[in-house]
Amino acid sequence: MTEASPQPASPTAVVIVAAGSGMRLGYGIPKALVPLAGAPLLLHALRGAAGAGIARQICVAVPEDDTELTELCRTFAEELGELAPEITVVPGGETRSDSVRAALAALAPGTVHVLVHDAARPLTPSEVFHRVAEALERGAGAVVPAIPVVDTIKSTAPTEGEAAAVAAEVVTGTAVREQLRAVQTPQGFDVAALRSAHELAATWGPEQVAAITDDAMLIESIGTPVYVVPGDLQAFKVTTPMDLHVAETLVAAQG
Ligand SMILES: Nc1ccn([C@@H]2O[C@H](COP(=O)(O)OP(=O)(O)OP(=O)(O)O)[C@@H](O)[C@H]2O)c(=O)n1
Ligand SMILES: C[C@](O)(CO)[C@H](O)COP(=O)(O)O
Repeated sequence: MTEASPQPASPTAVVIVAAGSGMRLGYGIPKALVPLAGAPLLLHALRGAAGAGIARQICVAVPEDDTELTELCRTFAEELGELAPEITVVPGGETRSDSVRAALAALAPGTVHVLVHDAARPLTPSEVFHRVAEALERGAGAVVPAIPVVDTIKSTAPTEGEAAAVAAEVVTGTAVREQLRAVQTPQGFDVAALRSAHELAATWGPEQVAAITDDAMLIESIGTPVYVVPGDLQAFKVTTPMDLHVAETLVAAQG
């Protein structure tokens, strides 16, 4: 594949998880509906995923009681027309992992590769989709886009006893920054491997489940190597109001 977006040889789907509530953004509506430059975040993510030209199907997980995001997907599918990827909508779950699992169950039979993407990363360039899809085509069972970490990362623990009067937390260690990466989406997988990993996670206890923050973690737990390709600063996740402000500024600057 080149950067000019041809379809991969293996049947490939994109899952967009858009069922989160956006508590940290604080808009009081599902985050995927929050406008960026006049269009909901999900519409930006759909345009990015479809524009990359790699997917035969795009499966979107929306909040269970949603009608607006479902309608948005339906209108988008109509605009794309018949030759474009099939757009499927499923009700998401309580956690991001639950939403991914619901979408995996709705992939067309014969799908070999899946790229799992956050609706909350609306400005992800096509090139990132291409790099992930290409690594899958080259034989990776799992691949994540990532960028180097710029801050020093430390682990901490709550303070106890007299130390608690000084501050709430104390440093317990410093990670080697050169080895650290900030991992983005879309994350790419062999569909069968990701399904197995999710099935295993369904047997885990609540503490382990609560610690799952991405799909690659599940794949790591079954011992499959997770490969890394370059991410992009513009693939950042809109989590807080400041992120949305940055996204608005970037879109405005791009005209
Ligand atoms: N039950 C959930 C939770 C999250 N997501 C999706 O996973 C992505 C990353 O999650 P995050 O940025 O944390 O979104 P929210 O869960 O909406 O945010 P918050 O944690 O602030 O409520 C988002 O596209 C979100 O819609 C999802 O599909 N289903
Ligand atoms: C999947 C993810 O975007 C990779 O960086 C991230 O872990 C999602 O975390 P969130 O807390 O659900 O936003």
